[in-house]
Amino acid sequence: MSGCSCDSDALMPFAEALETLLASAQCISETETVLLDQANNRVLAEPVISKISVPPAANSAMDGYAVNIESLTAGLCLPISQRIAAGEQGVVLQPGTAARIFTGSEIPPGANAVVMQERCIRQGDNVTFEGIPEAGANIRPAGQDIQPGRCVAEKGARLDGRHQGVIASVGINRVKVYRRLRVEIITTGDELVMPGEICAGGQIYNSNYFVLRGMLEALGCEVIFTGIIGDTLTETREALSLAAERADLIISSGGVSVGEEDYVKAAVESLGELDLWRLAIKPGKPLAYGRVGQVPFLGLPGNPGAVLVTFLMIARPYLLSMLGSNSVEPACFPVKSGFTRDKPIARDEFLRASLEWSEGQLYAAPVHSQSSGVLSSSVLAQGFLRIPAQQKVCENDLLPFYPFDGLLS
Ligand SMILES: Nc1nc2c(c(=O)[nH]1)N[C@H]1C(S)=C(S)[C@@H](COP(=O)(O)OP(=O)(O)OC[C@H]3O[C@@H](n4cnc5c(N)ncnc54)[C@H](O)[C@@H]3O)O[C@H]1N2
Ligand code: MOO
Repeated sequence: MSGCSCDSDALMPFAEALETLLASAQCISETETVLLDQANNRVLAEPVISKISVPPAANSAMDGYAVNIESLTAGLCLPISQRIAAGEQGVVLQPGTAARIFTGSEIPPGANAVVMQERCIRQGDNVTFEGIPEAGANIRPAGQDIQPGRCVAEKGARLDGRHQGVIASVGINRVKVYRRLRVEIITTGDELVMPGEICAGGQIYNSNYFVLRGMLEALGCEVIFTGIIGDTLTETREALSLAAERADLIISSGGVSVGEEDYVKAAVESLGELDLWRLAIKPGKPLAYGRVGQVPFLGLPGNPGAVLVTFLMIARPYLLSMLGSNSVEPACFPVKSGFTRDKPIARDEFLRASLEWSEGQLYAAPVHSQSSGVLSSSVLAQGFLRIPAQQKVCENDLLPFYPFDGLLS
């Protein structure tokens, strides 16, 4: 394998590995047109451009009275010449009169301000104004939100309710999106059984499948899973070959380390190529990346804590890239450390951490148990706190915090 770090003892730094993977990720080319209300979580394959103004006409921001300030003096009483409910269009405002108007009603031609009803005294068909408003008061002009020609959603936007609402506001009900990705999950290990079955001596429940399935579905992927794969080269090769016939990406867990029961690397090498193995991250060191035939493959380590980190920090950006998203890298913000760490390590470490306010400052601290075999502590954490390789940590040091809120959707 040319250029593969697989045979050297050196661990590839996290940033370099992510860059390498993203550079080789190929966006799917097939697109489809879907109804806007079915487009949540889909990635736009072309920009959405508005043909109209939003709002289409000037309208009132208040319930009150539309006037022309030229015909108004303080304390003046004007007759009410028309009533314009939302959905109706008024007529030209006669000089020296006021129009009864409601929030969202179109401003009648000739009016140039709206006075909210709390600032007026209504007597029968007349209304008295306490003061004179400024020109334009309480009027939302046509095109205040969107003007014709404006791009309201970029190519590559992963749509959520905000985008769907904005696209709806310009009258569009169908969008062109990239097709969904089919991802096959392969969980390897003779010790694994599915929940609901009896866990005999030497066995454990398969939790990685559920971690991966939940996270893939949150990204809008179609998931394929055919069951647990035993620790043999033959079984692993068969599972990978089948996956390569029907999936856009294969993600496995377990069997990528150095033990003689770890067959995933060898199976991938026999069916394709391994481009990368072993990263300078903790947990998740033995991550493998390559291809089975032409289908990209990501081999995550078996430890559930390592699955969490490698999926969210590496597989997720890779998938977003394949999905055509224009925002792939995990978002983070700096947070003060609420702890010390005297001994630096040679790998970027991703701690499952919780946030706490103290004396007006936001601090992050590791939740109890950072063992990569422990999964339950992850639900007590609010995100990953990253300690860069070779770095000691002092209290109040600023460190990047990756909130789960942003990573799990
Ligand atoms: N001699 C060495 N041993 C190990 C090294 C090393 O460098 N030298 N690396 C360690 C690290 S770090 C990790 S991470 C693990 C990864 O090993 P594998 O990817 O081969 O994973 P397995 O051995 O198959 O499993 C590890 C662990 O995780 C449990 N597991 C596996 N699959 C699941 C699942 N679907 N659901 C729940 N739990 C699962 C498995 O039972 C093991 O306990 O290797 C270290 N060893
Ligand atoms: O890289 Mo491993 O996940 O630390 O146990």
